[in-house]
Amino acid sequence: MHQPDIDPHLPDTAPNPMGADPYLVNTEPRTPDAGPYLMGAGPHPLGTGPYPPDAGPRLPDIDLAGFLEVHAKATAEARNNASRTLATWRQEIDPVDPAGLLVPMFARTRRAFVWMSPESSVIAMGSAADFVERGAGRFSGIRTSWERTVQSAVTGGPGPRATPSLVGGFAFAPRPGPLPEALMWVPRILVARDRDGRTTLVLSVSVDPAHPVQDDVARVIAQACGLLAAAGGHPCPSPHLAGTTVTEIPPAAEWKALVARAADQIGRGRFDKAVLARQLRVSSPCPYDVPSVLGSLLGTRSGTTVFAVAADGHAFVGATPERLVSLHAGRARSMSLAASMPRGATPAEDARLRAALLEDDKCRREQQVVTEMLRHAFEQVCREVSVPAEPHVLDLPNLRHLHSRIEGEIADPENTSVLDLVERLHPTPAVGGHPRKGTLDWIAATEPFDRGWYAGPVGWMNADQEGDFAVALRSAHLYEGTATLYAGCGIVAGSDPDVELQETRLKFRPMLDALAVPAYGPDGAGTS
Ligand SMILES: C=C(O[C@@H]1C=C(C(=O)O)C=C[C@H]1O)C(=O)O
Repeated sequence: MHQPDIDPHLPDTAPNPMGADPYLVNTEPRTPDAGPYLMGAGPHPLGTGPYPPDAGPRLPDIDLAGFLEVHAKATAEARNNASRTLATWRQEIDPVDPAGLLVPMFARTRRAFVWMSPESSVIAMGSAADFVERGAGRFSGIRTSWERTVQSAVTGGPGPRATPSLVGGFAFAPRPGPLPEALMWVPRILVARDRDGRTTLVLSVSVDPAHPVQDDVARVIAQACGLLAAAGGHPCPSPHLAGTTVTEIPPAAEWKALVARAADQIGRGRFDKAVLARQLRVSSPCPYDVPSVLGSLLGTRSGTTVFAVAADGHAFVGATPERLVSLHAGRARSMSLAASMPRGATPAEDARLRAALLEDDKCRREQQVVTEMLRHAFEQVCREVSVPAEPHVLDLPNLRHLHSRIEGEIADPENTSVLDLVERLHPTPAVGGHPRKGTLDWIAATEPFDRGWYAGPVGWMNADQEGDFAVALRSAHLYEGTATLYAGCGIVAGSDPDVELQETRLKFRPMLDALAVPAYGPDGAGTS
């Protein structure tokens, strides 16, 4: 197990006289009405439950003696193995609105993970153990480290074992960037909420065999209670700031020339499909506030998974419609998502565009390439694979895609980790190309930037190696006052550069709205 290498101070080897986790800049509970971000509390479309923001939270009663016993066993285990060992406590708690945890969490920590999908939410703060890997073996490297960690970990408490306990993600390609190429970690405090509102708190501390710090148990409980006590309203949207600038990388005309080049290569039979992306670099006079950006996405992007991976001042955030893969109870699910069409301004126009998407031969080919790749990959590891005969339409607020659900029963569930599936599937031709090898090299040589974590896998997993990973689309990397946004389009034979450029503008718009960036460019290019 690696220690968090983002911050050189270890949470439990260098006890702080103030009793504060080095990731936690402020452990004072905040009252729900104290924050500058808070606007009226109220239900948000994703994952809101019966938690009454005005009534004050009922804090969980955590069995300190039980957790201390877990810590003592983990200390013995750590000494036996002469290596760091996790002590983890899980218990169900009263439902809490996950969106209400965003402001207090980001006020307290530089390390955070957010996952809010229509099925589940995970809000996680601080790190008890980091797994950082590089290169082509990054998926299997994290899988091996996590397995080893789970084997020696000592766990207690009445909560379910299948609760998420490892969070993070991967860059699109194994190349160095501002965030590590692969970063997953065991949060100190994790609040997971399932579709039925069942909420579980998971607390983890890492025990150093040379310096076990028993007090860390009471400290992490106090920090968790502080976070839950401060749960409040939703974050305010980002304000629009004069002086904000938008730069297109590459400029629109150059990007269209690249699309034409891709279409030309496809015409010559070099490959069938390649996804070309472009960047917008938005510079604001003030640093971006991550909860504000997430709050806007939550309020407007129904049907998507809103996510954030924040480490060391960097945050990678987005609202993606695309699931890479989930594995639960031995069943794997993925989705073939490709081809785009705008929503109509009137119901009649909307219905016409929907029918046009389903009937368009180019769109069908574009999605079929993804479906066939996923079917083939599932057949390698599943006993039976189900793929619908016809694609469906996935409607998002400002655009829509073709999609098909792919499902299968894993043939060897005992020995299959969700990370094995991530490694097999990433990148699908929805974000890479077909055939994979040739197109990835061509994309890397053609796009004038590195993709970073855009279109990479982001998600969580549990101690049974099951979990859920999304494809990090409709996303941005935030660092201080700079936001780097990404959007791409699948290019096939017959793709029109003007139409593709327009499509990227639609894909950028939700994030631009979340950053309060109105129309930009000489032709008002950013307008929805
Ligand atoms: C590449 C992106 O989206 C992917 C590409 C699509 C397309 O080519 O039409 C549609 C959905 C996604 O699979 C993106 O949003 O950046």
